[in-house]
Amino acid sequence: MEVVDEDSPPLAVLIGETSETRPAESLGKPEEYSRGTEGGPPVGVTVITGYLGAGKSTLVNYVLNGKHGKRIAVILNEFGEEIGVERAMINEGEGGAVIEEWVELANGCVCCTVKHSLVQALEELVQRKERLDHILLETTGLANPAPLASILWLDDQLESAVKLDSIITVVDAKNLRQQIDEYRYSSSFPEAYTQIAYADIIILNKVDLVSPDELGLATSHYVEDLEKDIRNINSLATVIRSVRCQVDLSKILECQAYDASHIAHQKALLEDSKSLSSFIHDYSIRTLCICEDQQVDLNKVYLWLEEVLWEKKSDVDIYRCKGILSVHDSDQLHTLQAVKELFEIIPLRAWREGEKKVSRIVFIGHNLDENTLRLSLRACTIVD
Ligand SMILES: Nc1nc2c(ncn2[C@@H]2O[C@H](COP(=O)(O)OP(=O)(O)OP(=O)(O)O)[C@@H](O)[C@H]2O)c(=O)[nH]1
Repeated sequence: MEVVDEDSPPLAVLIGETSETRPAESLGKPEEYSRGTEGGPPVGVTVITGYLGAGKSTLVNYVLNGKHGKRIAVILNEFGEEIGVERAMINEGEGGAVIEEWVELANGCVCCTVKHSLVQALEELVQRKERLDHILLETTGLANPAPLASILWLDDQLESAVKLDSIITVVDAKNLRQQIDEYRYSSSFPEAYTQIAYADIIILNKVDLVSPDELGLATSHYVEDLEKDIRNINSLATVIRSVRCQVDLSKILECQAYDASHIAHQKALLEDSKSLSSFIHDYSIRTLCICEDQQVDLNKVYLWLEEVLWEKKSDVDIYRCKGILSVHDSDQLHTLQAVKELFEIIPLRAWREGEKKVSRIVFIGHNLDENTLRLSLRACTIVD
């Protein structure tokens, strides 16, 4: 691995191949980042993912040219031959964002071969400058965001220089229907599904290109139907429609989607009436929600999560999980979240007066079986 010298901006970081994979572990033991010499709060990293041509670079351009006054660094991950092309296509902002550094990661997909260089590039970015407000990481169109989230999602208590702010997936409204229809009843699925499943924010882009389909649906209905399809895969993400990724920047930067307090505010976890699992289930990747009125034993929950997240029995693969827990012998509302094998449970705050003490967990994953998950959560409850 070679890294640029100290005095010049790291225009390129060349990466050697590594087959190393991160072992399954709880969030208590992530790779540590050292805090920059200037200290200060960690710099938020927004991962931008999306299928080929969906509009990722358009979004980066839009953010860089926005009037938010933030100093933004961009990390591009493209395969070798595209390097330089991507850079040329991105139009650095005028009077809006200040691009502090530009790092391109070559020779591999960021999700599998370059993660150690990514960590190093991030550390350098944060340490080299006094003030950097945000980092955008644009991934190659084929990237699966899961390993990235594992690298970037860090425990609040650690002295971290960077922090995953959110995963944004840009979706092409013109082509998504075809992808969904093609894979609806199939056991396989494209990267586009995985990217939707991991997203905290989904930008449904290119709505200007959507025309009424052969069935005569009005365009607005067509887009509504697309949104429903997206929500069937991932009911927790915020979906924003756009043309050329022109979105309200306050909705996509500084989201803190991985903070425990954010989870506790998610409507889906607090609403009693609506069950996410009432959606039509014709997808291999979907969202479901399970609830339990009895208090749970925290130790049992840890063991249970290790089993379901790490062992992947019966081809069940949980990508993302968020929940609130009512824990035995505690007056605290606990939040739970997981990204692939990593998970954390945090006591967030005291239960409020009149608040219904329940445990409610939303899973996004592949081959999820509601009954099995519900029964296994029930097995974590305290039996009198
Ligand atoms: N009509 C229309 N075109 C768009 C919109 N958003 C992006 N485009 C165009 O779509 C093409 C692809 O956009 P990019 O931003 O390069 O997409 P990308 O996801 O970065 O593409 P890759 O890096 O190749 O995966 C460009 O020609 C954009 O100008 C939109 O909302 N409407």
